[in-house]
Amino acid sequence: MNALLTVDNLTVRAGADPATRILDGVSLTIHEGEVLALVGESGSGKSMTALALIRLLPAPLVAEAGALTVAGEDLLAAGERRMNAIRGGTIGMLFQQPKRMLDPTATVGAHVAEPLRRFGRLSRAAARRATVELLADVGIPEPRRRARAYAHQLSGGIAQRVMIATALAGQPRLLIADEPTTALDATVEAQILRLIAAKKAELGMSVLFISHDLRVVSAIADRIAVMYAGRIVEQGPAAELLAAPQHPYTRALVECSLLRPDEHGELYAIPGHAGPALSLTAGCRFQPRCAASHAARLEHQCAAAEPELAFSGGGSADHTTRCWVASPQAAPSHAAQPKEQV
Ligand SMILES: Nc1ncnc2c1ncn2[C@@H]1O[C@H](COP(=O)(O)OP(=O)(O)OP(=O)(O)O)[C@@H](O)[C@H]1O
Repeated sequence: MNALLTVDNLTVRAGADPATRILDGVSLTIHEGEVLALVGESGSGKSMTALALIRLLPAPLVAEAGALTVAGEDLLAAGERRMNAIRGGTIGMLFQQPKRMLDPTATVGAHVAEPLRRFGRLSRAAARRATVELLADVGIPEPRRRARAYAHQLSGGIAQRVMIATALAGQPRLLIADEPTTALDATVEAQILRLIAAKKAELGMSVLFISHDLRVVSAIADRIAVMYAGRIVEQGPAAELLAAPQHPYTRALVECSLLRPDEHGELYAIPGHAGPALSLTAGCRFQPRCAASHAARLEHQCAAAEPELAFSGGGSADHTTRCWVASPQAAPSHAAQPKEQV
């Protein structure tokens, strides 16, 4: 499979201070026709990863990367005019709270027709016909009537279908979906997930699917990358990573999300807080919350330095983990030395 998206060593800082890293050395690949889910707790840096890809980080955040390519195009070299064409064209975008993303003064039809005319170079009449077809295609009943509606007249589920139609109108090679079902109830969530999966299969596009919820992710992802405090700590094939999580953080996430409540009916929560991504140590950011590090008596090593992502016995060769406890064989003799002072 060919890589559709390549992100190499993406770092995001808040201003010029090198210590203020919100993302630190994030590398991701999404192959053609693949859904990669980026998961992690709130504040771990998932949305900032997406915004860095489309070069829409809010000030004062600045990004640096070794490489950032989509469909063979170098986004680091693209000017602002070209990025404007890529956003909504090569890269389609879905966000949570779709009703807020729609312009309250424009009809549904105007939203969908705009990329059809811009990217498909359709006439006004042809765009109108194609809009109704697209609205029907994403499962919107009475598409001709809905095309004349405004955002406040739509349910959350219909609004997200409109956003999907708008994204598909630009014929994207990559769809970035940032928590697209978080604001929806469970039945509508399942419908929207099925729609995204069906469109991915039909059009062969790739998807970066961002979520904090492993149950949602397990329904749609081919591969999963787990993010903790601005770092990817584990990635691999979805079914394998969920069945045999290697990093203690991923194991805790799986227990929280996928396992049943305990005998008291309480949902398990990971003890402690992630803490701000800005206060970085040279060691593993999860170490202060990590019972496995404590049990293995590796606290000093884990606090002093962090290993590279490496195979840790999870099965496939592309299932990798950044953890001394999960991959003790990866620990070099100088592991107790900080690799970097920040
Ligand atoms: N303008 C900013 N200046 C400094 N830090 C920021 C700024 N915007 C966001 N951050 C920090 O960046 C980190 C990553 O935020 P991000 O929104 O990417 O997290 P997330 O994983 O998407 O969480 P959520 O699921 O809640 O959206 C957070 O710790 C946040 O506080």
